[in-house]
Amino acid sequence: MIEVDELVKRFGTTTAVDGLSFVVRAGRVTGFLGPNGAGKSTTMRMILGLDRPTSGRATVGGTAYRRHRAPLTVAGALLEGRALHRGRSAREHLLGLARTHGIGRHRVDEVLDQAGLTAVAGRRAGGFSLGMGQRLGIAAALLGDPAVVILDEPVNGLDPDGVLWIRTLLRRLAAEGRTVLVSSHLMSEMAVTADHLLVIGNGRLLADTGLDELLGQDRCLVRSPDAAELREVLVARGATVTAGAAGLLEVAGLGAEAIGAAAAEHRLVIHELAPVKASLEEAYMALVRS
Ligand SMILES: Nc1ncnc2c1ncn2[C@@H]1O[C@H](COP(=O)(O)OP(=O)(O)OP(=O)(O)O)[C@@H](O)[C@H]1O
Repeated sequence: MIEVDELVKRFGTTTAVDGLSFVVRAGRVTGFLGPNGAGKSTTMRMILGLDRPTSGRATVGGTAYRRHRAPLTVAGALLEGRALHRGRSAREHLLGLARTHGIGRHRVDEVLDQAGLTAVAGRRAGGFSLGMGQRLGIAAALLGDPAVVILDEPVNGLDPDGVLWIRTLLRRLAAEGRTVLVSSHLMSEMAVTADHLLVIGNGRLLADTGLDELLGQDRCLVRSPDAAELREVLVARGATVTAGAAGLLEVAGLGAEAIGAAAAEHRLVIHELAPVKASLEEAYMALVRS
């Protein structure tokens, strides 16, 4: 579990993080969203003890990250701007990290395999593509088999294969009971990967919510020559109905099947019946704009 309590970070006159409080729970993927400059990276860096808060505090597993004796086994992280010895091979890079924590070679081979890097493990990491570099950073984050995993924009530079790999990996880490905090700009990706979302803007918390709650109810668009009667029938069954032009109804609170069945019962004609999935992008933009 990660706990952030009234965290503030100022850089000169810039307030990057402005009184943030939240808890990231184990067993689910928590997406960390916000526009550029919202303070996501700075918050992650403070959780990992890399930036000192101006005030407030952040703990990982109940203790400040820097106080843990073997931090790699507590939390693994991928941050922007990887620290990498460019001349070393991927395996040497991981072995170097492993040695500082008394982690064996076997584990290095395991994470290389998990990250799909076994075939290139002997190659100079400096020559890696952006995507391969991301995979190596994630392999390093997993090295200590940590209970908490923090990834800043892990999908950056990954090809579709890599994106799918990350999605599957994050879901599995959460299913294993780990705490997973992941920032991303890709709403479509967060919509399929995250269970819970933290949205920040200007260093402040805008939402701490389940994905389903943020997306709200699904809606259906219905076109009918009997729109007025159909509307009454649907409202009587608890739907919220907004009437548009040319017999178009927007219905919330009843699914397509229930709408179709209600129309059939009352012998009302339907020309079109289309469920509309709320998009995370829309919900997010509405939040950030407000
Ligand atoms: N070391 C620093 N010195 C001065 N200002 C900084 C520093 N690090 C971050 N900032 C400022 O703090 C604010 C928050 O930056 P941060 O990188 O945390 O945002 P972010 O949400 O991660 O953005 P992005 O999505 O673009 O990575 C920005 O205004 C940024 O310019």
